Amino acid sequence: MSGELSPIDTAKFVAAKRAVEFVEDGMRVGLGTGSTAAWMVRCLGELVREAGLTVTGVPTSSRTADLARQQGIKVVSLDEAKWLDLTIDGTDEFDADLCLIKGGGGVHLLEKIVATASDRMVVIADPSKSVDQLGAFPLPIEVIPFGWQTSKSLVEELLTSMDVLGQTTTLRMNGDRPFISDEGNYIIDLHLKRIGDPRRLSMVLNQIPGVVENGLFIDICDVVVVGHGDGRVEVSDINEGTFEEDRIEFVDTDNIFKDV
Ligand SMILES: O=C[C@H](O)[C@H](O)[C@H](O)COP(=O)(O)O
Repeated sequence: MSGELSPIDTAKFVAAKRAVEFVEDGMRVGLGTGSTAAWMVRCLGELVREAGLTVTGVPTSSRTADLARQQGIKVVSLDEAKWLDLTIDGTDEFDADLCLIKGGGGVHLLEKIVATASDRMVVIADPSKSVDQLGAFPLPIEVIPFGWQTSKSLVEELLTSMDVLGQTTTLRMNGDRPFISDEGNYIIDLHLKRIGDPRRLSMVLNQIPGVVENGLFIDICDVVVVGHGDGRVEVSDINEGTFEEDRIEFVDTDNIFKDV
């Protein structure tokens, strides 16, 4: 293993390295956002440059689009690609049913659109993302700026009848201004501590008109790849009911930091 990476970065790197093995020549691939997904974009870029893999990437954020282009990956919009073979993305939490909380970086709306338009979603994670029950990580909801305080109040009222442990809500800030998503919306974080029924919560949150999308991914993720700091990788496929253990023996980070 490389001596240069911290255990957490090694975990993210080996998960990403294993996940790009799902990518086949000619595939249209959804590219997630976040620190773990960034490793995946670099690993994919290495395959494109060094192994001649042909892929078309659909990025889920401007950040990922910039990184993908820098890595030599062809980038198109979702409407140009129309449908994707595979999406690989990180997560903030996942449970045993492969339900997720995403949106820690404020990008869950585009990530959910892209993952839903894919035959398969592979999530890459370090072990800290695995939870028995979702909710310790704040659940983001993207809201339209118009009337956002009213939408926030409606969400708070709704939470009183939900199976959750906490009910605090906060507007996500960027310094002294509201954080603005790539789509020009605000993010409200729901500090729920424990979500008893993620499926129901996801459905009812999206019924509030000012809520564009929430960060719960239910029945969207097919495979989770968990990397460890010692190079071990675990691959769980919820549809096949399979669990495999693997190991990435050698981490060569020189190639993946090359720009084209
Ligand atoms: O909005 C951000 C995305 O949902 C990320 O995939 C998620 O927050 C995980 O990010 P990271 O890999 O940096 O922990």
